[in-house]
Amino acid sequence: MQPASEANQRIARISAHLHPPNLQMEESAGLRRANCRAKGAAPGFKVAILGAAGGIGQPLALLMKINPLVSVLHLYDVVNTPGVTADISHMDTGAVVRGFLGQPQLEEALVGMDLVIIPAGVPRKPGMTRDDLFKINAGIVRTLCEGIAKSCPKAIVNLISNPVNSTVPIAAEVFKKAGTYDPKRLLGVTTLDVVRANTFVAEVLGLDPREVDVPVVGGHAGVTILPLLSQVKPPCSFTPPEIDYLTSRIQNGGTEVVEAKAGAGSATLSMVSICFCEVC
Ligand SMILES: NC(=O)C1=CN([C@@H]2O[C@H](COP(=O)(O)OP(=O)(O)OC[C@H]3O[C@@H](n4cnc5c(N)ncnc54)[C@H](O)[C@@H]3O)[C@@H](O)[C@H]2O)C=CC1
Ligand SMILES: O=C([O-])CC(=O)C(=O)O
Repeated sequence: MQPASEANQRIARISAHLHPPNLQMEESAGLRRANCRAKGAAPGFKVAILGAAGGIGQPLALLMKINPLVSVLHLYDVVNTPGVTADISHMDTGAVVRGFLGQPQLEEALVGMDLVIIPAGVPRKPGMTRDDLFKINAGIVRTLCEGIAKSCPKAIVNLISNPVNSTVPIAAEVFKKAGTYDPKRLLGVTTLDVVRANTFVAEVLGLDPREVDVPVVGGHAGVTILPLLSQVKPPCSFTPPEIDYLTSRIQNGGTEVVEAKAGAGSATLSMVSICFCEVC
């Protein structure tokens, strides 16, 4: 039998390990992490993900941690960043990972960032349109963008939160008010429409999707998603029924996933797959 004091000490050690007092570099038994030599000062981009604990945020964090261009990765959310940060930070790739939890840590999460990716907010459930998310997500995006204007006004901002057709103009207004607006640095992420268009057109043509390039213009909701089927590479033609099928499937790709997930959220993995492209 162990003496009670020894058992209590072990429990305290395990508990401290599971619930570190601070998410960032903190002390362990003999060596303070702050004294470790790795400071994340290697050359590379400093990237923050806001909404990092969510369905999109987590696999996105994984891909950013793998990306050799990223030297520092800040993970911010209002819940669960301790666990996600601990998990991702154990990957043996170059980027130094730090976690930030809740509004009081937003500023610290953003200072010095080159790129801020925002998948924060609620996703759709079956029967909802992206516009139904406006009330909640507009406020979230506004607050986060106010933080960006203050702490990293030169950062490139990738907005994923829906409705993208509305959250991008909201971000633009916040930045205009703060005097930091640069249209070249504010991007709504709609590449998933291109990814879907390439996949569905390749299916119809019997080609490898990697060989197909479908330009998609417009916005990121229903009829505002405009696949340019006359401009597909390699050059090809479609019958009227194929055009109707492809246009409808591309425009409703998000709804297809929302309905298939049956209340468990919207596209996450196909969404994050765009980080294999040049967007993030
Ligand atoms: N642009 C696009 O192509 C796509 C956009 N989306 C949109 O992305 C958003 C996120 O989707 P999921 O990751 O699946 O949702 P999710 O619910 O799994 O994750 C959202 C995360 O945001 C966090 N969050 C909520 N309020 C926050 C705040 N004030 N500050 C920071 N974080 C906050 C939540 O705690 C959660 O961890 C949704 O609005 C969804 O509609 C989804 C798929 C594709
Ligand atoms: O449809 C949704 O709600 C999520 C989204 O934007 C997409 O999958 O394209």
